[in-house]
Amino acid sequence: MPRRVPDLSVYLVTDRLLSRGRALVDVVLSAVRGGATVVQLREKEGSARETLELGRALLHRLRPLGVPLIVNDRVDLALALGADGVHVGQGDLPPEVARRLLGPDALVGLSITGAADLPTLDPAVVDYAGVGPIFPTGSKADATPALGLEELARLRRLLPVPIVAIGGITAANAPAVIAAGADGVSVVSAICSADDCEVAASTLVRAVREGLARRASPPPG
Ligand SMILES: Cc1ncc(COP(=O)(O)OP(=O)(O)O)c(N)n1
Ligand SMILES: Cc1ncsc1CCOP(=O)(O)O
Ligand SMILES: [Mg+2]
Repeated sequence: MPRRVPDLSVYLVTDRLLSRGRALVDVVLSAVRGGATVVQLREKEGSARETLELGRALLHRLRPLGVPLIVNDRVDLALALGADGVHVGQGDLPPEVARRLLGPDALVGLSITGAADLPTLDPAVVDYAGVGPIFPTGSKADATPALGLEELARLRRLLPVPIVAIGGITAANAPAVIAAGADGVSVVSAICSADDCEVAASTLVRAVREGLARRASPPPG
């Protein structure tokens, strides 16, 4: 039976350094109260043990709420935690390896940074794609060049799995991102760095709805 891909509409990627000194669990729970549908634990700085503890604390709070926890990069930590899945990029462990290690029920996401990455995505292995960066971003030092909305729409047509768009996404541009065909918006700073993470997430939820409405009835001309 195929895996059920969760609601990807507001997909939070965490970054403690961009969270203005707030505890990660508080940021995440506020975002979920506001309507974030998926959380990815992305820790580039701490030790494996520290990330494991953070993951445990998040999973303890998220699982009863039915919100999936995805671990960035670290298949070993995803496995150790019993997390819902892993997100790997083009330089990380290949998705086939992640799938073999995590088993058939885990969610496996893969980054797509442009058309050249398309052959790396086997829909029998990968559940969703993170496409981006769409716009310039200050949240990832080694980000590849921004793709823009036209390229997002083109990649959407070529990709055989659901996609979240990532990189420079805000409530202001999210409707256009969804109208271009993304199934969801994935954000770091728009939620982690917001004054109020709950309000930020609920504003994104409304922006996604607006994008879906635009897709259903595009403006004339
Ligand atoms: C949903 C989502 N999409 C893309 C990425 C980027 O992954 P990657 O290219 O491996 O870069 P890092 O996040 O590991 O720096 C992502 N994390 N999430
Ligand atoms: C992790 C990642 N992958 C591509 S862009 C990016 C960072 C997105 O951060 P922001 O939403 O703040 O632009
Ligand atoms: Mg990665």
